[in-house]
Amino acid sequence: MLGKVNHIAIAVPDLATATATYRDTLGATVSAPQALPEHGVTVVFVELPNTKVELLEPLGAASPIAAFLEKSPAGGMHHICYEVDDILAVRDRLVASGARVLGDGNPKTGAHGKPVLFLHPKDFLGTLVELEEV
Ligand SMILES: CC[C@@H](C(=O)O)C(=O)SCCNC(=O)CCNC(=O)[C@H](O)C(C)(C)COP(=O)(O)OP(=O)(O)OC[C@H]1O[C@@H](n2cnc3c(N)ncnc32)[C@H](O)[C@@H]1OP(=O)(O)O
Ligand SMILES: [Co+2]
Repeated sequence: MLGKVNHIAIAVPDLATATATYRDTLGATVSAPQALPEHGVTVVFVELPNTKVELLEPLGAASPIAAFLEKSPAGGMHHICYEVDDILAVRDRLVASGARVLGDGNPKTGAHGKPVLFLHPKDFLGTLVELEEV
């Protein structure tokens, strides 16, 4: 069902500081910030040879990462994103197995302009899972 790891996401309290850490301290290539109000986050992507790291900063009062950062104010690993071929087929199979799809259950357009869905961390070993159709 799962394809490649598309990205690993880290929630951060300050995107400029996090970008400087990856760009200046670790020498990585980091994309320009992208505000995504429909997701309640601003993101940058760290480009790596085999995958990407997504750095997430809260955007707006109802950001889904606000509670996470209250518990971990310095930031922390937030989710892992797997690529899938057919997101609706995967969703239906997971729901039939008892997994909880977050939100209204319908894919949203993610940071790469592709359909994405999130799965409840309590159903996947304490890890929030994002699926992205590629
Ligand atoms: C940029 C767009 C897109 C992309 O294309 O890449 C993105 O990545 S957007 C990223 C941000 N969006 C989301 O995270 C959407 C999905 N998230 C949610 O719906 C919610 O955040 C949540 C996962 C359902 C949690 O919300 P909520 O229930 O309101 O928070 P609680 O704090 O009450 O958490 C309940 C429970 O779950 C644990 N938890 C919460 N977040 C995580 C996490 N990221 N990883 C692991 N566990 C998590 C939390 O600790 C609570 O546990 P208990 O304390 O044991 O009850
Ligand atoms: Co993501």
